[in-house]
Amino acid sequence: MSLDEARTVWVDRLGMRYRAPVRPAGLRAALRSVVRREYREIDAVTHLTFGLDAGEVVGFLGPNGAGKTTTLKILAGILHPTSGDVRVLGCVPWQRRRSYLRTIALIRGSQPIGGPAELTVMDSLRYQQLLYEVPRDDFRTAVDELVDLLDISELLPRQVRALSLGERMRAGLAMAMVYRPKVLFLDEPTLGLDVSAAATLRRFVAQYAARTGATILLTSHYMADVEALCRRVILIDHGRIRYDGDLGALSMTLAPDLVDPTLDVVLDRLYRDGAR
Ligand SMILES: Nc1ncnc2c1ncn2[C@@H]1O[C@H](COP(=O)(O)OP(=O)(O)OP(=O)(O)O)[C@@H](O)[C@H]1O
Repeated sequence: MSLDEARTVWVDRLGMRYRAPVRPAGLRAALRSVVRREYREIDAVTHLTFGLDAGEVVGFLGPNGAGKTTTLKILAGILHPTSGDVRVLGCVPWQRRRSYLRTIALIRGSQPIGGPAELTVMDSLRYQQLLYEVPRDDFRTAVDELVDLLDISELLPRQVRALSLGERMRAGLAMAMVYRPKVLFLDEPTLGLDVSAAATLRRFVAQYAARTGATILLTSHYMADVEALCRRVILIDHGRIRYDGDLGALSMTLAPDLVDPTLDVVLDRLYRDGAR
């Protein structure tokens, strides 16, 4: 396959090799490594090729260390890959053009909110308005809508530092959505949320996708997220694609011998097989 710029997201033979310093055990070896540092190379992503069309909500699955976060960071322009090519909305993400960064958002469940923790949620939203140059009327409309959908009116006057994890996630979503990104990269968005907060978040993402026609790539280890939001899934392991297709056909394709298995059971088996 070659680069298809007509697609909203296009990833072509993407590769990412990290170079990590080796820290030897023992004092003598540690001192020696100060003078002569050794590195080990880690192929986090190898030859990854896939595309997303406008309005698709796709699950990006794989065991721990499969390369999901690395891929999302590359798509969001945070990391520069070591090989391959990517276009998102026709842009090369790691060029980090303002026009590009204004149309996408990366939301990580492990770090739901960036920016100064001393600000209140409302001030953080205004900060986003300035940063992303959101016109005043659009900002008001977006805030009204987000307050309603995410039930955050009580959070607006509170400092970010004093929010619980679930509250941070809702406020973080509002901050990311206030400029109406067209492409969302959601990395474990329900990580650590209770059952009801996770359900609120799923409802919100589904509504946002339906209202705006946004394209969404979502990683999650919670199958409820994937089953509620995604018709298509891309499964990767050791940085390579193992499956790309309909969620409903995944178990038939990858575990045809299991009778009516849940997605958890299929993935558990695949991940364990992959580890062997
Ligand atoms: N900054 C880094 N330096 C060196 N190696 C890294 C770095 N970041 C990630 N890795 C390695 O790259 C591989 C892929 O990591 P990545 O975080 O992309 O996986 P993941 O699929 O998101 O995993 P998880 O489900 O655990 O979040 C792993 O082996 C990881 O240890």
